[in-house]
Amino acid sequence: KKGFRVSEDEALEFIRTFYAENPEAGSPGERLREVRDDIRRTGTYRHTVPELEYGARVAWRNSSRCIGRLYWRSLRVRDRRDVTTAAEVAAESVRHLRGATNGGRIRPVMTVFAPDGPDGPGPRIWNDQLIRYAGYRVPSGEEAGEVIGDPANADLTEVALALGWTGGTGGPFDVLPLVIEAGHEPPELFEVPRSAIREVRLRHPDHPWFAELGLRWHAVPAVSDMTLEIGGVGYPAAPFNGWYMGTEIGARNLADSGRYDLLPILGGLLGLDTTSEASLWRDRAMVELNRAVLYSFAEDGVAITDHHTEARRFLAHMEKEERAGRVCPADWTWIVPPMSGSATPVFHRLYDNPDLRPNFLRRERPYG
Ligand code: HEM
Ligand SMILES: N/C(=N/c1cccc(CO[C@@H]2CCNC2)c1)c1cccs1
Repeated sequence: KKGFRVSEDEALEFIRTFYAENPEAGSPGERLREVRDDIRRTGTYRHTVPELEYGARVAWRNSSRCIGRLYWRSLRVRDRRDVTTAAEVAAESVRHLRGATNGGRIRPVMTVFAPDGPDGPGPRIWNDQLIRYAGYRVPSGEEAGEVIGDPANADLTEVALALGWTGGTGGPFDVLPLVIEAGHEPPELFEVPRSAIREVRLRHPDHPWFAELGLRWHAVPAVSDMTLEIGGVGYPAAPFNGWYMGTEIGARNLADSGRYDLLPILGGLLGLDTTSEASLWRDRAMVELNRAVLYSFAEDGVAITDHHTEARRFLAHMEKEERAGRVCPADWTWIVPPMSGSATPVFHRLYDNPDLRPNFLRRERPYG
């Protein structure tokens, strides 16, 4: 059995930091000895609830690619470390979505499932987000290579079909089942109930024809394929959600040529000159698509933020961190929004990007 041992140095460094930032917790001496003894005896140690909550919030605060960190203290942490079966992970992930959606007033939430340990790995969610649209590869023929739905999820869709998923409507916005691996069992499939999936139908403030396109997107982005690393302990299933920044949907998910590739269609419908790059038809189509996203979410009362507001908030966060005597790690290539970069204040400066812990770590895909 592949066991995971925890590094004593990383564990004790985390405990010292926890007590330094939380003076109300008292002096660290006894806890340091207890953690060191636990690791020497069992190969790991168990975080207290306050240590887990603090660790999760600081992991967010250390996420150098995240523009939305101003509210890092408000993260709600659901301690589900006693959950180890695939079915329970699925059920708690659905409850996470219901609680985070909150009727459109989205709340940042994280659910922490069992860690990797000396007895073996914790459970893993194979989906990169709890809500993902299927990408159906069209079988060979004249349409060969085409995908119906989200091409980014074509591999996961194939995995789900191979595991017995019968597919949804076969349309472009079918929500994939959760693919969850627990213990040494093969992954299992779990449908996400429609009642747990809030979606926004996209329409444009000035163009009535836009609604006819039948475009939509889900309200809650919930990343589920990153390992939460706290004091040497790895939590492979710790899904976390925030709300969307409009550009994620309008400048990437629906716009990228390798995703829903909508700019040429919109350029035509907007009557733009798509024969010349110099007409900047791509840029104008992207702006209108992003206006539709922000307008539709706001009209439906679903939380969303624009990239100008979010950029300003991020700089406020950096100032607060500097006043607190901390370095705020940032990765310029992710922090600067994918459209109108230089029209936002985060473009016009450089950043330090130390790799701090606690943090969220990307791991290689178990499929593909
Ligand atoms: C509350 C509203 C939030 C907003 C608007 C926001 C915004 C964003 C955006 C736009 C990205 C870049 C995504 C991309 O380009 O694909 C990002 C990355 C990231 N965010 Fe946030 N975020 C929020 C909350 C959170 C929370 C609650 C967490 C974790 C507790 C978090 C952790 C991260 C991480 C780890 C990344 C980098 C992911 C990677 O490396 O693949 N964010 N965020
Ligand atoms: N708004 C968000 N956006 C994202 C945050 C982190 C990751 C992602 C998805 O990243 C994929 C990998 C690179 N781009 C797409 C999206 C949030 C998700 C969870 C909390 S906030």
